[in-house]
Amino acid sequence: MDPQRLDSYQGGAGPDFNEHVLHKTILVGDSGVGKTSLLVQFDQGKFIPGSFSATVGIGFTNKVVTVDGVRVKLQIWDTAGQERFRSVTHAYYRDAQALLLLYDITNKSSFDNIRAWLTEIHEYAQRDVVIMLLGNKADVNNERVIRSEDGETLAREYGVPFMETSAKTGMNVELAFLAIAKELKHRARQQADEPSFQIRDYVESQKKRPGCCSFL
Ligand SMILES: Nc1nc2c(ncn2[C@@H]2O[C@H](COP(=O)(O)OP(=O)(O)OP(=O)(O)O)[C@@H](O)[C@H]2O)c(=O)[nH]1
Repeated sequence: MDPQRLDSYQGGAGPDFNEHVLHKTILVGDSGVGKTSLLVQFDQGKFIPGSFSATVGIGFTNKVVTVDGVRVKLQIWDTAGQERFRSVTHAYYRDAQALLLLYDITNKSSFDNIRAWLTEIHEYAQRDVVIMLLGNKADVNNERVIRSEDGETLAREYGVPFMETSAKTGMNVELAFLAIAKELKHRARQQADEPSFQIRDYVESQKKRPGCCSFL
C-alpha cells in the first residue's frame, strides 16, 4: 500500500482511539461474491486463487487501522453467504457498527439480491449502522454484467457509499475499510474544531484522486 495515498493501517503511531473498544464490522452478500477473499486481501495483502470453498458459519479477524493519527480497532466478521446460514448471521447484525455489502460485478443475481440484503439489514441491524456497497471482482472486466453506474445508482438510492473493489488485485480494498474506520472514529470522537465527516463525500473524493482505482 502506498502510505502517501491513504491513511496507514495495521498499527502505526498514535494513541489508541478507545483502546478497549472493538468496532464490529460485518461482511455480507451472496455466496461467492468474495467476502472471505476481500478480508484475506485486507488482512494479509494476498489473494489465494483456485477453487472456491464456501464459508461455513461465521468467523472474525481483528485489525487495527490508523486514521487521523489514532488507532481504531476493527473486528471484522466474515459471514457465510449461503441461505442456510442466514438465521445464524442475522444474530450478529444487531451489535454491528458497520456492514460491507458485496456483490460480484460478473454475477447479476448477486446484484439483484442487494435490495433483499438491505431489507434484512434494516430489519436486523441498528438503525445507524454504517453501510457500504461494494461491487467486487472489478479485475474481471471482460465478464462484467453490472455497470459501475448501476452500482452508483443503487447506492445513491439507499444513501450509502459505493465503490468497486478487487480482492484479487487489492484495488480499493484498504480504502473501503479505512473509510469505515474513519466514519466510526468521527462518530465517536468528533472534535469541536473538526469539520463533520461525510463518508460518501470521503469515498468520492478518494475515488477521484489521481492513480486511484486502476486494477490492471
Ligand atoms: N477474479 C477475482 N476472483 C475473486 C475475487 N474475489 C473473490 N474471487 C474468487 O471468487 C470465489 C469466491 O470467493 P470467496 O471469497 O470464497 O467468496 P465468499 O463471498 O466468501 O463466499 P461464501 O463464503 O460462500 O459466502 C473464489 O474462487 C475467489 O478466488 C476478485 O476480486 N477477483
